[in-house]
Amino acid sequence: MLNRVRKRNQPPGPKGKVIKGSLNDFQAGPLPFLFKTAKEYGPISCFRFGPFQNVYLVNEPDLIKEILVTKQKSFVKSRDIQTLKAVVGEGLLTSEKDMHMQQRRMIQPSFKKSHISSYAQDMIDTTHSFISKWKNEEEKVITDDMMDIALGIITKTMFSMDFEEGAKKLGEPMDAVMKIGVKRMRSLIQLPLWLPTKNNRKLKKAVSKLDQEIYQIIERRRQEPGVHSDLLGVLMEAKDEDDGEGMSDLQLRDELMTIFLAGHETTANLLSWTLYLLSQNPKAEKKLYDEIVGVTGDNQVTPENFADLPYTQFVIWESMRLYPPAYVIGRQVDKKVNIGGYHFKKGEMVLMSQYVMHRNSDYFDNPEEFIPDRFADNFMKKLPTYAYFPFGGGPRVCVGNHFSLMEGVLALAVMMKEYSVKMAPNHGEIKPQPLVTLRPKYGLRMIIKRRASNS
Ligand code: HEM
Repeated sequence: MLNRVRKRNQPPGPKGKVIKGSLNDFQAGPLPFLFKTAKEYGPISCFRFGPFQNVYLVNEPDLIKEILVTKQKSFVKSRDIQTLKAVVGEGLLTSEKDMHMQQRRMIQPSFKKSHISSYAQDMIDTTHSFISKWKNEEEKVITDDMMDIALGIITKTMFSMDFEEGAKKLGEPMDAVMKIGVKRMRSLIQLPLWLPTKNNRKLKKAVSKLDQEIYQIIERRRQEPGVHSDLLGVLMEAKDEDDGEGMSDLQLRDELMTIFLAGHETTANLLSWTLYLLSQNPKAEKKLYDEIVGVTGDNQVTPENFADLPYTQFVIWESMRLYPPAYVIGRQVDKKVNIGGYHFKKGEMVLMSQYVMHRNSDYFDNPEEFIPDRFADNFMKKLPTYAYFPFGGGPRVCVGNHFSLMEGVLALAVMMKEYSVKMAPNHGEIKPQPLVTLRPKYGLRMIIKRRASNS
């Protein structure tokens, strides 16, 4: 059977073990495995997870474009993402086909550049209120602080809730859900959710806690008259273009949970990696600081400053190149399709890794180095489109891309205007840990130092 699967004209790739294929190698270190496979076998390779699951690793911009854009109808989201349905139901991240398109039409307007600029002041204020608690020369687990800032921003912009309330009510159960979710995604056999295993019970408890909170928020809002400009307000007003229907409570719950889940850990990791990279690159850090001070002078950062901070944007882009919070995108073949001269069959899996592609020296000079200025002079326009794709692409491109870019730039500007950062002494090796998103393993301990002009 295994031989028959392999004899079809298939791309080259690691053979792995008889039963498990390459699953153990992947689980032992997804990033080195993907990196090595792409390097050894080129733009398209194939391996197995378990005895029957064929997986293709696609590592060529034009082929990625075919999968995400031109031939996207032949694919659905991967099994990993489908696991998330237990938490986020049929939200934007997990729904498929017509349902996805209908939801996307309703939600997209809330994330247009023109609309999200109304959240900019909340992003700035939330970051300020966090760093106002920082003390000069203090050692901080900066990854925790960035998670708190991102959580604070999402709860404020979504529900107009302040951080203490949001973190307690939503942050804790969401954290539990993420941890159990990753365990499920990584196991070869996923026991059905109705089985009363320890993890299933924990997952159910956390999801029902989240449900309770989110339904309460929706219910409270339905009783409050007036217009609300937060995301919940916008989603409650959204109407489908075709039938004029608004969202049911269940749809609202699924979308709020989705945006909450997709929108805080990604940006928190982006900010953490950026501070780490700046701590290692003093020249870039100085250039960033000079730009921020040049633009804001003695004043606080304002929403209008966003457009005047190009270098700060390059820093964010470069950080997402080296440490893309979404480090791999998965798809499952839904209808047989030809990609790069190979026939992909229904049920087979496809992986496209931003982490691997963004470090490809065909597209990026000195790919391991942090060089924000590489993004100057419209560098991105000169790249093949899918050589750099931190937010994915096609109809499923990240709906929060402008939101998180604005959040990243403004939060970074607020922090770096007042503080510089360096790694704490005796900090161990910094390693990326690929869970649902790419985070620094063991967190980051940093010393924050108040800038002389602010002391
Ligand atoms: C640095 C921050 C972020 C990164 C790197 C990121 C990355 C991504 C990527 C790669 C996808 C596509 C996944 C796929 O095609 O399978 C995606 C989808 C999505 N993201 Fe983000 N994201 C970020 C921030 C956000 C934020 C702040 C929000 C919401 C406030 C958000 C909401 C979503 C949603 C709802 C989807 C599903 C879109 C759809 O399928 O139509 N993301 N994100």
